Amino acid sequence: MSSLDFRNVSYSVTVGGKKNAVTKNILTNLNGVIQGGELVALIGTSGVGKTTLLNVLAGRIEGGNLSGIVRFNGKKRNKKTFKRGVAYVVQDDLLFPTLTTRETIEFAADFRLSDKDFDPQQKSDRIDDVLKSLRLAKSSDTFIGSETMKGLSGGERKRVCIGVEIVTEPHLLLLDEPTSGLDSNSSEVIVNLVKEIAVNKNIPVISSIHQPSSKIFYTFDKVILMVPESIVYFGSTEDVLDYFSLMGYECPPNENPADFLVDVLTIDTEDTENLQESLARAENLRKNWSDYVSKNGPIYLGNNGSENSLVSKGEQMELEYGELDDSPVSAKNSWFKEFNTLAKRASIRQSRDPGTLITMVGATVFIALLYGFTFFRRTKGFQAVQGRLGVLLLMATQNVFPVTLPVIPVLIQERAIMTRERNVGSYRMSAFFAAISFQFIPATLVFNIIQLTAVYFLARLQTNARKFFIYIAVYITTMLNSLGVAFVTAASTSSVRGAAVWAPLFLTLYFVYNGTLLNSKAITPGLSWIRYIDYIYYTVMALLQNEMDGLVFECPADKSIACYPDGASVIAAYSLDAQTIAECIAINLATAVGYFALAYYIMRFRNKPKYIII
Ligand SMILES: Nc1ncnc2c1ncn2[C@@H]1O[C@H](COP(=O)(O)OP(=O)(O)OP(=O)(O)O)[C@@H](O)[C@H]1O
Repeated sequence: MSSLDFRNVSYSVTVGGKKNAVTKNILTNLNGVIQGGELVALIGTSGVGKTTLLNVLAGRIEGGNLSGIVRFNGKKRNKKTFKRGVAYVVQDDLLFPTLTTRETIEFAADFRLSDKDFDPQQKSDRIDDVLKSLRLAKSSDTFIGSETMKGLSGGERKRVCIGVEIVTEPHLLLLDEPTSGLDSNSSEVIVNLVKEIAVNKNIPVISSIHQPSSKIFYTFDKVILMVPESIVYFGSTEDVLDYFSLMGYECPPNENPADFLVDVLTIDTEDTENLQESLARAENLRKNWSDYVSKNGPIYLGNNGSENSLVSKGEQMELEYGELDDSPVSAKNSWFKEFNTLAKRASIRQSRDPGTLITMVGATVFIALLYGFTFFRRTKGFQAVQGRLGVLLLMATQNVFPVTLPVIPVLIQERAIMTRERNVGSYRMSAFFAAISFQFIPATLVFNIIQLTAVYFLARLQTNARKFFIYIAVYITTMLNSLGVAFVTAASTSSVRGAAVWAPLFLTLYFVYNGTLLNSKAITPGLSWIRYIDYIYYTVMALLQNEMDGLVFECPADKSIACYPDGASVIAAYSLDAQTIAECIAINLATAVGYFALAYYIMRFRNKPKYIII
């Protein structure tokens, strides 16, 4: 039988600036023990520290000062392996809307059950078991769905979140408010299913829960009641009203016990008089519980020694530790298996999103025709400079904003799910990064090359194979940089709205310094360095040199009208001759590699939660 116990667990964080930093205690001296097969409710008003306690037990607390001991099966948890053996269902449902129930659980199994340990039949049997045990077999082919896409109900979606976590048959299951937002019927279904998991798999299960009905409340074997920072009761749900009645808090006959208990635990911050009273009550509850624990151990044993208790009253509690240790539930898959599974999942999702595909085809055709026919008329005079410059600059824009902006929200969503999956050791970051690069680069390349080719011939740029391929090559470097900017932005922020503001601002800055709007010799001193990191500047320089080379223009007889006699004088006038075409391509390739490397670094190291395990 597996067990989880925690002793003297305290957690605090430092808040405020450097000058007025104060320590905020979130958990103080918590004790408890949960045996396999037990379902424990974690109840308390908002902000008392329920999620923080679950994070501590899951080994997912980040930063701050954590002390005490948490043991799994009597042993200190192993930072590397524990995460693969624990299932933690967090509050947010982080699932892909366009996958079906079965696919979602299948991919979780593919990531987390090694091919070495499970053959395809065993894996498929395991998935069937999970679907059956969570009563999801009937909706196994239904899409997960979202606010904008019809799919599973809220309760079913939550059950899929549980399924994704338990497909590995974990040694411990933690759930943070799995019933929030659900009606009482769906909540009941979830709690009953979770109880079945606890009993059938014989694992400890702890779930925070918000105002459960009486029926749901008594489905739990034990309950942990919390006021800010502290546990004030941990024991059988059957005994909890007795414990409170001994302290003088009597539950009225027909009142829901959970509502009554939450009322007793609530600190009323709205009313000054009630605030003092509720603070004093919380203090009294803390003191009573602390006295109890120091005399009898961390679990209330009931008035006469409850049947649910571990040992008879009076004896110091000793745990019987089982044979399980916290070794991972399955070995890791190979890098290629991880990459293949991620790429397969991405391609299924892309194929289910015809709207995006149609938009991309429509935009490609529209831009190709618009720019192609707008710049179709080719004069021999020097006005031809303006037209060529215009079309090249507009196509540069096409390889910047429309490449970067649509990718950012998709990547931000991918990253959120990646964090959940990497928390349980589903795959390596390098496999994820390779898969998302593979997901975006080829598709963007295909559409842009079609568009560039159409515009090249419709706008009648120089008919020369070498020049055409240079034109395509330069724009490919532009597109790679733009995707790199999207990757860095998505790696650095989880706010889609923030990214929608910052990314265009950043790209506009690059655009301003492209060399045609402002001559590089006329840039405000101190700002000229910007163009050295500006891939649009090198794009425009390479493209203009490529297109202007060998052109001769007819200048008007009227000498008062400024005129460029040939392409070379255009390049000289714009001061776009600092680098050769080859150098521009090389610089752009180097900056693109730099952006991708930076995005990888941020995702791999900066975003990696630094969990503290005690
Ligand atoms: N890293 C942190 N820095 C500052 N304050 C924090 C941090 N983590 C948690 N807190 C604070 O600690 C308290 C407990 O937070 P926690 O999320 O654990 O509460 P909760 O009981 O789960 O609340 P809810 O039911 O609303 O989810 C809150 O006041 C929260 O703002």
